[in-house]
Amino acid sequence: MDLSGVLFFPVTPFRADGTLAGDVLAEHLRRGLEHGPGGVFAACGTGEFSALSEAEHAEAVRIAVETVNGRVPVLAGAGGPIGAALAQARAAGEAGADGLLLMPPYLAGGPREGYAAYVSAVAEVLPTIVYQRGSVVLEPDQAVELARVPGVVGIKDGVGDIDRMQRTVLAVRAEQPDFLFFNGLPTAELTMPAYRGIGVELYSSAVFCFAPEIATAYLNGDERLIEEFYAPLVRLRGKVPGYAVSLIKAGVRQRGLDVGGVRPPLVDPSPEDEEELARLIKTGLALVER
Ligand SMILES: O=C([O-])C(=O)C[C@H](O)[C@@H](O)C(=O)[O-]
Repeated sequence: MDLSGVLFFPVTPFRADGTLAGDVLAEHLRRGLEHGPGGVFAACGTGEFSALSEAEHAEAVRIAVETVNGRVPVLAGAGGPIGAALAQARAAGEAGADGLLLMPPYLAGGPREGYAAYVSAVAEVLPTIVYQRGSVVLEPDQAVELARVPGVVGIKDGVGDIDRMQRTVLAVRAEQPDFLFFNGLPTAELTMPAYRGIGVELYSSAVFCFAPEIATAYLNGDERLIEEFYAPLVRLRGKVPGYAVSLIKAGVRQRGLDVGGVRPPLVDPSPEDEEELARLIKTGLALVER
């Protein structure tokens, strides 16, 4: 799969009555596409994957595929209970998506063989990137085994253990030099210097949702943004569980697109934290305009 540049993980807009706002999602995607992302990951973590019904998930992916219209790969979130993961994978395939980002199977733990069976069932449907986070933390030799599963094309790391990741990257790429690895930590830009050092060049950018100018300037080498924009943003996103998503939606609203608030159990940011976010966006934009 050909992925490069900034990877766009759109939010999923909701109307005031709580229903999915498909037209607003299409507009959010169109605005992002103007800034040339290398791929679109619809209905993933930032897109409130865990709050969508199967029908809403399918609708969000269908809108993403239609709006992107073949310009870059479109991947869809899948995961949770195996039945739901397979239904999401099939719906994404029918919509014309190019692949999946596979979230962990929630609640139920299982041995390594069980997780491998879970991954292979989904990867039979569409090319799959395994998301290492939460209950899924791979040992390097386990990653090698998963990388051999037909249809598994990449691993996205949301754990941030550089020692383990270095060993994982070395072990997998010894067999498969083109296997994809992604820095999938929240606000991945902050840790990209470390990930580049271990051979991981691809990353997800939540900031691209609300400030594509800033995300693109960072991609093009503006290191000033790390200290003055990304580090304070990481602090703010870490303040309340769920801010990783709700602050991103707030940022999109602040830039002029009414994508609504988040669904429970997430909460929208407090007015003070929204103000802090607005100040940060202003600082980041001023830096990239200089
Ligand atoms: O599933 C997701 O939305 C992600 O993993 C991508 C996010 O952009 C993540 O990197 C973040 O929250 O900064």
